[in-house]
Amino acid sequence: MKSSLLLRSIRSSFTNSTSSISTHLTRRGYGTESVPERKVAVLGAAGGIGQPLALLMKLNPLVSRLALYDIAGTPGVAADISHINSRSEVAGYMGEEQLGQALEGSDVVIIPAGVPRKPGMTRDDLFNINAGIVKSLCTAISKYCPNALVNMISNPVNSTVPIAAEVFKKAGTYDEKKLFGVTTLDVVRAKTFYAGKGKIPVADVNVPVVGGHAGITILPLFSQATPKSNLSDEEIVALTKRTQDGGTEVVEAKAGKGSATLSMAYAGAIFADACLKGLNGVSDVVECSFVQSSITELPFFASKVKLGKNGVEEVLGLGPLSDYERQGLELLIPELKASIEKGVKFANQN
Ligand SMILES: NC(=O)c1ccc[n+]([C@@H]2O[C@H](COP(=O)([O-])OP(=O)(O)OC[C@H]3O[C@@H](n4cnc5c(N)ncnc54)[C@H](O)[C@@H]3O)[C@@H](O)[C@H]2O)c1
Ligand SMILES: O=C(O)C[C@H](O)C(=O)O
Repeated sequence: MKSSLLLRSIRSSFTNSTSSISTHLTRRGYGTESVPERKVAVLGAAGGIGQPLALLMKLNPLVSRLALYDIAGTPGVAADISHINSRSEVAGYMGEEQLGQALEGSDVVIIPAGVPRKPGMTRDDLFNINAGIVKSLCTAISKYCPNALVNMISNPVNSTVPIAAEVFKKAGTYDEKKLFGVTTLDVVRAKTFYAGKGKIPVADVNVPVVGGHAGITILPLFSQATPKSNLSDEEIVALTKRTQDGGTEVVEAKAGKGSATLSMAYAGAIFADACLKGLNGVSDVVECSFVQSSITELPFFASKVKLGKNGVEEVLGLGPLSDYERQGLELLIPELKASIEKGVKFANQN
């Protein structure tokens, strides 16, 4: 779960903005010859997450082609980002008739398309609009780039991932190794809050977050956090609650202007970078993600996942849990089960 490489890459993109791309890649230790061509498509690229995520993917030297798709606004975003002197070629695609072109040849498709929450709403309140959006985008993915790794950001992730799986199954293209619900923001938050409370340098911190991506289904495993700290049980409970409510904290602070976009773009870029590294054969790439899973009774579950050349290489187990975490796990199962079933039902009824 190391995000430091991406951070270093972004920093060096700024500080070495005039250096050639080959110097840039060599500095990252990859050597130009060994970096394969990779196309990344962002669907919803003109949105609050989409724009900064597109920027971060433009700064990622593992990307050679960047396709920016949205129902509106992508020509401007693409023109703007395309002037940045980094490796990838950028193209904007707008409207359904250009979706196929945007997707064709993609290795990774990132989906931050759909409506965000306003204060007072749950992520599930977004279901009615976002389920249909995700369904139609996944139908196009199964047609134009069935082998791509799909990084689902659109909420409610606990339901949109099962919807995507059902769409792919119907199209005969489902590969459970290639579908990911992006829960990296929960990990990013858990790391930040833990480091702050424990007064530990945040760059050294790792915290697995398991379960799903909504309220109590977000279960940070602070008992497994490294480095160890001497936080009290009360402090762990408070950190858990803050991580579970992190999205709501941002929604309320934005007061009607949407939900997390900048931290989500950062988290989405970390996760896509991990997928690209896995595809490129980098070893020991591990991130938490909401994937098809058999580590609990539920068909989808977020846990540490090892990424490889075909996507998921291994879904890692939960490891030892504290009593508090075991209780949290029991509590989250019925809610997560219902959200998964809601997604499956939608995909099969509509
Ligand atoms: N997984 C997470 O951790 C996480 C974190 C933050 C936000 N989100 C979710 O991400 C989604 C996007 O959030 P945002 O703040 O960027 O919203 P936003 O409204 O700013 O942007 C969404 C974009 O999606 C586009 N869009 C709508 N329908 C589309 C379609 N059919 N095809 C392509 N693009 C389409 C819109 O035009 C818009 O540009 C929301 O559902 C939000 O809840 C998830
Ligand atoms: O909270 C939201 O609605 C957006 C996102 O899921 C988040 O965790 O920030």
